[in-house]
Amino acid sequence: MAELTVDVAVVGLGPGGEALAARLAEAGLSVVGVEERLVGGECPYYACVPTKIMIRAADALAEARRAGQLAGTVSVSPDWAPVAGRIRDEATADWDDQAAVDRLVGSGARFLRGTGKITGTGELTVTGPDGTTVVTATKGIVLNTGTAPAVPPIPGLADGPVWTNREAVQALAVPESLVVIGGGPVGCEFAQVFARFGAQVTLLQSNARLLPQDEPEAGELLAERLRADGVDVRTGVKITRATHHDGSVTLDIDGGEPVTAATVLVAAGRKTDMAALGLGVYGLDESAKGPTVDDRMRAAEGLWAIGDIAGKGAFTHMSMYQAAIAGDDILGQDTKADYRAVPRVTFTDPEVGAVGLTEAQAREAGLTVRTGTTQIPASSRGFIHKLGNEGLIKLVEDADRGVLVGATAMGPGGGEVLGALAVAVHGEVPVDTLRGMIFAYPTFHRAIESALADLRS
Ligand SMILES: Cc1cc2nc3c(=O)[nH]c(=O)nc-3n(C[C@H](O)[C@H](O)[C@H](O)COP(=O)(O)OP(=O)(O)OC[C@H]3O[C@@H](n4cnc5c(N)ncnc54)[C@H](O)[C@@H]3O)c2cc1C
Ligand SMILES: NC(=O)c1ccc[n+]([C@@H]2O[C@H](COP(=O)([O-])OP(=O)(O)OC[C@H]3O[C@@H](n4cnc5c(N)ncnc54)[C@H](O)[C@@H]3O)[C@@H](O)[C@H]2O)c1
Repeated sequence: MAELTVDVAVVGLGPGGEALAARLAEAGLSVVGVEERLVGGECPYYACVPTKIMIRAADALAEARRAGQLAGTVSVSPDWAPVAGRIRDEATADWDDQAAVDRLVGSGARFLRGTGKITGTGELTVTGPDGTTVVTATKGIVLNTGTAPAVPPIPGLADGPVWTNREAVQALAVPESLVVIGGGPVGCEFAQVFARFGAQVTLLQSNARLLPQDEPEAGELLAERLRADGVDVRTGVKITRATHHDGSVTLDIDGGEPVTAATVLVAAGRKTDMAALGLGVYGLDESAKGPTVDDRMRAAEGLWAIGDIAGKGAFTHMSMYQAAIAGDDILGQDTKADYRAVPRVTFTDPEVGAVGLTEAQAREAGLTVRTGTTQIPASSRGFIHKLGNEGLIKLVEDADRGVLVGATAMGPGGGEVLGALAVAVHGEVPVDTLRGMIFAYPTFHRAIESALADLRS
């Protein structure tokens, strides 16, 4: 059994952990980064990057089909090979992280491949292919262990092959038919991609609507758009049983028609295992989804947690933001996290961009709420764009302060339009100042002006 003493151990090298380990090493601390799978985490290998490559291709197909009505005759024959090739060759190097390991070691950090478990205060035991190493971290330990796909306890589901996001991004061919369990961002993005590539897709969502974390108007419009892509969207469903046959699966639905498909893709949320991480050593609740952190990402004295397990939003930009906060704290700088203007984008077509509070969250917080909404097809740019112009802008104002506390930008480039609204919420720009702006004509973001004019109680 080897022993190693460092200033800081970073356990789990998701996007934030990788950046933080390198930053601390470059600042002169002795650092070890510990990773049991791939350095960089879920985002580059199984999540954001490969899925957005799939979406780029699926959107190209949709635009080509629209060209038939807007610009002449186009013949579209979907081919998955370029997508699978890009993911394998350009994005993931066939799921090999050597370049990331080299980058980390090049920053001056040490790297240990293996599973880390806290075995004492400031002590981590790492078990990996090269044996066991006990690491003593004199300044402390940073956790960035992320989440894994959760397979819901539907009787029979686990008795046969099931895709999660990790299998879906490695697909070498499009299944003839696909049933997606879950209508959050993951389920909606995958359902649209595979439908546009020709799969017969059914999307089963237990909640009454898609994207329940977002404004109801966005979830309802997205269901409409997915149906237009040929997806059989069913909301408010309860799946009672799964039966795997040879080469297909049937899902029984309480009070509804059963669904049979060649492949089932589970996108029903994520899970963590705090007991496996040994959080009890610090007196923390091992049955929780993650440790409770303060505004410097401290979970306990000498223990920081960043990324998905910190529970402030499961996004790569959140992981990176929190890595910067924890890094400042470790390096003695006084920076506090501020979650008033957290942006998020679901990269369906139309994109659903949102920042800050939804109307319901603002009302729950006791604010005096005014909202303003406008439909993108009613704007000049929406009219010009025509096919694929569906979307909306919704603003949520704290009327007492006269500032926006939340906004949704759904539509073509909705995630980009969101940028202006994120500045408004983050900077607490007075609504009167926003109204006095000049919005370029004819842009999609000019619709913000109409939504501002619509603000009312
Ligand atoms: C399909 C999909 C699409 C997504 N798309 C987007 C998107 O477009 N934009 C966006 O912002 N976010 C997106 N996300 C979310 C994003 O992937 C995560 O928020 C992001 O990866 C940050 O996670 P993290 O920092 O918590 O760590 P993760 O990326 O989850 O990495 C954690 C790492 O810790 C390692 N680990 C775990 N336990 C141990 C241990 N005990 N010892 C050693 N190593 C350990 C794991 O192997 C893993 O590599 C998507 C997620 C999914 C599933
Ligand atoms: N573009 C992005 O930023 C992006 C993209 C994808 C994922 N993510 C993040 O990754 C995380 C995971 O996303 P997700 O979509 O897997 O999870 P999620 O928790 O957001 O959504 C899962 C959905 O599955 C449904 N569900 C749960 N059990 C079910 C069952 N038995 N039958 C039918 N439906 C069921 C729930 O109603 C829920 O709406 C999210 O926090 C998200 O923020 C971000």
